[in-house]
Amino acid sequence: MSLELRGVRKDYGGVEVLHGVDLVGHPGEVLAVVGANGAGKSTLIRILAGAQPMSAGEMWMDGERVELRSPHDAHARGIRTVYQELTLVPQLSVTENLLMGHFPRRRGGLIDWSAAHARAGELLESIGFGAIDPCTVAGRLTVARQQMVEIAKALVDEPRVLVLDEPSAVLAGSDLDSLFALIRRLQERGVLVVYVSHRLAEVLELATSIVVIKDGRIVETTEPARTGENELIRLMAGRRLEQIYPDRRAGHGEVRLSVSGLTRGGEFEDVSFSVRSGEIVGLFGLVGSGRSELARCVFGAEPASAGQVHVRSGAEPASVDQGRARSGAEPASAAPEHVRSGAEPDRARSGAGPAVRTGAESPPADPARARARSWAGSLSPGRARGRSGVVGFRTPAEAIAAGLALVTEDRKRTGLVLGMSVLDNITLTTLYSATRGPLIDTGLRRGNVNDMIDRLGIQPSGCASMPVVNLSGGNQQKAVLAKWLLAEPRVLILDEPTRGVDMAARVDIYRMIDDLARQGLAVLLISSDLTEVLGATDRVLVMNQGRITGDLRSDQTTEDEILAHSIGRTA
Ligand SMILES: Nc1ncnc2c1ncn2[C@@H]1O[C@H](COP(=O)(O)OP(=O)(O)OP(=O)(O)O)[C@@H](O)[C@H]1O
Repeated sequence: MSLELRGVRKDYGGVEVLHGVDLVGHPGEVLAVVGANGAGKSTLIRILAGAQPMSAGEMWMDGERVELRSPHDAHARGIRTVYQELTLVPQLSVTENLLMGHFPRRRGGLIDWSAAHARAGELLESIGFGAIDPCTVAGRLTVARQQMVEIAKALVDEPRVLVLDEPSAVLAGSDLDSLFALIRRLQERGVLVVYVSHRLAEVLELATSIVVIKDGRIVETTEPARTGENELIRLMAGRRLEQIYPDRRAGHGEVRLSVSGLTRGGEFEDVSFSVRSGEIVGLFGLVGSGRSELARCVFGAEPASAGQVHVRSGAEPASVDQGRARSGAEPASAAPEHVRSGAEPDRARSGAGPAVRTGAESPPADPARARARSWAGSLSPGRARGRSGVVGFRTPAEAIAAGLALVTEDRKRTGLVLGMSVLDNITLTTLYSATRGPLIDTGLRRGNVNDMIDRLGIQPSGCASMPVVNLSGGNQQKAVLAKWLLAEPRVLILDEPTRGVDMAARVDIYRMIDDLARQGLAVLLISSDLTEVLGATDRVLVMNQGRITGDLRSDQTTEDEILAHSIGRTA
């Protein structure tokens, strides 16, 4: 199926975001669309999917002019779209999600469940996703597996055009290989694949042609043989990126986060590790390794069945202990004598770098930080509650009060309240800290948010009052980060923080994480991007089947070694 867009324009409430886009794709082609956050890729996808009308322009398929008035129209023409956001019904099984509306029936109209599961199983098998059990409830699958089911759903009846929006963002290892193999098979069958991704290495590997979109305009049409990653970044960002990952330093402070023997039946077992002040520790694991579940448990969002989580209040600057090697192999038993499990009053948080303090300190030079500090001073303390054999946080509120922050991987479901403004979202965890007497200080609140918008380069720049749902995906991700940075944590857990974020913005995020660590924050960076997990950290923990199987210094290991630990294939 050949597909052509001619002069496509789109405006939202009078603001034009696509300014006359021309695009041509042919059967069997993998047409990659790359661009910075907010460039207009998703808008283009929504137009192709019939989810939004173009304001002007034309669409042609196989030489015929078509008008898509709804997703149903696009579907009828053989166009299937898999969005970044998951659309599965979490309470239903994989089979139900896949075959909704197409269930095989017995005589009398009853659904033939065994035939349905068999058909779903065959479909998954035929596209190389046979590792997914069709009977599983979709909500129990990891985000990666759910993403794979989303893709399978688009293939239930033969598509002619398959639009994939960041399909690999949550996939790694063999799942990623399965996706690539699937795309090649679809190509052979003459399907036109439109592939939107920020992962440029992938784009260069898969694409037959690449279009670069910048500020709503196509600025280049090229192919992998004629370009490279640096050139694409330059075209997308309008600047060269000298260095992607900041240089990390050797010394770190005292242990800030200490996890010991943490167990949650069926998900992870006997997990022990620690993160020091000033240290960035990566956590890498493939689908099903238990890394995100572990993060949620450390954060009090899921109960543990055994083990301990301690967040140390910390009173020394991050620069102490500079001489100590960052071996990271420190056992959790090295946890400090003085541990915090959410019981201490907030004043115990003073002196731990930028992220933790009360008004007792001398004011910081940066007025933005000064404002933020005064917020943190009135956070209510958490309460310590022990269960038999378990010490940790029972709720995220306790964890937050103790100085923990978790940027979750699924921003739409657990990171943002989509119906609320950017301002309300960013101040969700700190709302009652920005007070003057009994009243919320709206000026202080807005000032803090605008500072964060500037600091993280959230686009468009005056977006505080916009519904967060109207931000582009990458900018939504930055809004989640902003929310947690305002909470001034002493331990920051980031689960896939650069998912959906363009390369230039990633570099800004790496730099920001590095700055925070240098100021004393302890950072746990969960990522399925091997290059990132190696480049942006001091040490990498590897998880396999719910256990930590590797603890490696980032400057002394390789992607292959990490991968080997993640599949249990070490010598
Ligand atoms: N519903 C909407 N109302 C107003 N503006 C919108 C809406 N949806 C998108 N925009 C704006 O349109 C522009 C393009 O957004 P789009 O989501 O298409 O970018 P993108 O290239 O997909 O970015 P990302 O890589 O971050 O997903 C952005 O400035 C965004 O804020």
